[in-house]
Amino acid sequence: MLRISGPREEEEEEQEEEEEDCPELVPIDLQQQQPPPPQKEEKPDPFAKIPVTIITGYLGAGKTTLLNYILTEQHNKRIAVILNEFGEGSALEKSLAISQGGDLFEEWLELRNGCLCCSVKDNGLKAIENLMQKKGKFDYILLETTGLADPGAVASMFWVDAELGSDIYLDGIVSVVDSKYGLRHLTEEKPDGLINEAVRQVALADIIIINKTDLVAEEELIKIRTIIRSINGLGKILDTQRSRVDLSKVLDLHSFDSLSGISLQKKLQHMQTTQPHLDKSIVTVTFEVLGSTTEENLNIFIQNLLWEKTVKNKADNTMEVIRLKGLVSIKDKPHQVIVQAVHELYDLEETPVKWKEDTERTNRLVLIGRNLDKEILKHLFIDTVTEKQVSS
Ligand SMILES: Nc1nc2c(ncn2[C@@H]2O[C@H](COP(=O)(O)OP(=O)(O)OP(=O)(O)O)[C@@H](O)[C@H]2O)c(=O)[nH]1
Ligand SMILES: [Zn+2]
Repeated sequence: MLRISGPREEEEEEQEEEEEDCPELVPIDLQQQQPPPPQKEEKPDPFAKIPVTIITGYLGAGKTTLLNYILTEQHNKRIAVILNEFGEGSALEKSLAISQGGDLFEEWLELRNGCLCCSVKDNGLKAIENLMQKKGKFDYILLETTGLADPGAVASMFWVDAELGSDIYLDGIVSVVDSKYGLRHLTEEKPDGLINEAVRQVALADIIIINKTDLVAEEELIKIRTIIRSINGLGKILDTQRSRVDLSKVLDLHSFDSLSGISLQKKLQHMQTTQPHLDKSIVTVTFEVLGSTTEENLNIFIQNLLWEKTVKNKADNTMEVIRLKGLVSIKDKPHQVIVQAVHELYDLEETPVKWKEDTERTNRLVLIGRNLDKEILKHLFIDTVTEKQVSS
């Protein structure tokens, strides 16, 4: 998904001849979008190269929170944001992101081929360049990778592209780490000698943000800092809450400038970048159930899953949820509610978006984890909804 914030260019025709094998960026249908705040018009320098910052980090670490923070703080740059989500979850991702920061954006576009690091490497950039030709230049591009991505695969396409004389260059790689669960992610052993993706994300970073410091004591912070340092001896380490970071420390870093891509090449040589999604045991499940649930039933559904761990798949293995996102309808609440979980921590948040009187209410959930069975989860959710109508 690509979203662009900033002053609107004049309307341009939707259609343009497609290049073969090149993913196209297409607008997303926006139902809930608010009109954007007025912003001051600034003409970008047509010859300046456009910096790209890759934002990486494990599932639920705070990448989207960082994006939204940057977009809220930055008012003079025209920033394009690419959300490199993959799989079935993207429909919900859109509506969640819209609810969170919809009024900040002018335009939303989707990368049709889905995951950037899975699509042909340099064509991912071609899509951005094509878009810039259509819509005019941006001042900055932020690219959020999925929580399970190997950022090396995404970064390497910039190195390839640097040789091709692109308009875009990689400015830096920012990795967000969860204070509470980061240690677990970084020390987790993978079967068959697979490399832990959380470690790769930290290893490649120029800046490492230790986020959610409100959730841990100082001793735990020291532990996580030590392990991060042992993985990456050079990157700058920052502590944050809600990913609130001094923007001058994450943007315009020029991490790879002086050697025009060579240091990036060196960095990438240490990593094999062949497997974008390393852990095949982690799956994404998405479903939708019409109707409304009571808050109590919703809590029971979530707590059985995350706390009691009583929910099993057909092979009698406990379902392990690493990340949960949902847009749900709670009885007697006129507004849509977002549910977010990272491992066993979860919260419900009422959005400013009201359910429409004349349309049926619905619940959309995305779960990422191990041993997840869609049918079982969906049926459990149907049980929590008072009106038991189902849609697929
Ligand atoms: N307590 C606490 N929660 C936070 C903090 N930062 C973010 N969160 C919460 O953590 C959850 C995940 O945040 P996101 O920004 O969506 O994480 P993400 O890395 O984009 O997640 P994925 O894209 O699913 O991998 C949300 O519920 C946030 O509200 C923080 O500093 N403290
Ligand atoms: Zn995210």
